[in-house]
Amino acid sequence: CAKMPKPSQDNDRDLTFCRILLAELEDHHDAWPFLNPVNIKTVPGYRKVIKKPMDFSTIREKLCSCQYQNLEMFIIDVNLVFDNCEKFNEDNSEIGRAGHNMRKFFERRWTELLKS
Ligand SMILES: Cc1ncccc1N[C@@H](C)c1cnc2ccsc2c1
Repeated sequence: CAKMPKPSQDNDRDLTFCRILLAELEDHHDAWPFLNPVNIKTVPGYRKVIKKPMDFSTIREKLCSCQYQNLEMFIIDVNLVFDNCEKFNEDNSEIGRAGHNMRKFFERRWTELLKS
C-alpha cells in the first residue's frame, strides 16, 4: 500500500530516545575522544583512512536541526563514531578502549530504552 506517514507519537518517542541517548553519551566518562570532530590537520592519516568522520557534536547539531528522520538514522551515525574509532585506533590503546567501552554502553542503553 502507499507509504503511510508514521503516527507523530512514534516520531516523538524516537526523538526523545535520541535526546536521552545522546545526552548520556556526551556525559560518559570515556566520551572525551568523541566529543568533537577529529582535527584532520593534526591527526596524520585520518583524512585518508576515515571516509565518513562523525562525532557527538555533529550528531547533536544534526539532531537539533531535524536531520534525523528516525531512530535508525541516528543509530547509524552513533555506530559510525565507534566504527571509525575501531578502524583507526588499536584495540589496546587509550582511544581504542574508550571506543569499545562507549559502544558497549550505547548498545546496553538503547536496548533498555526500547524494551521499556
Ligand atoms: C576519536 C579519535 N580517533 C583517532 C584519533 C583521534 C581521535 N580523537 C581526537 C579528539 C583526539 C585527538 N588528539 C588526541 C591526542 C591524545 S588523545 C586524542 C584524541
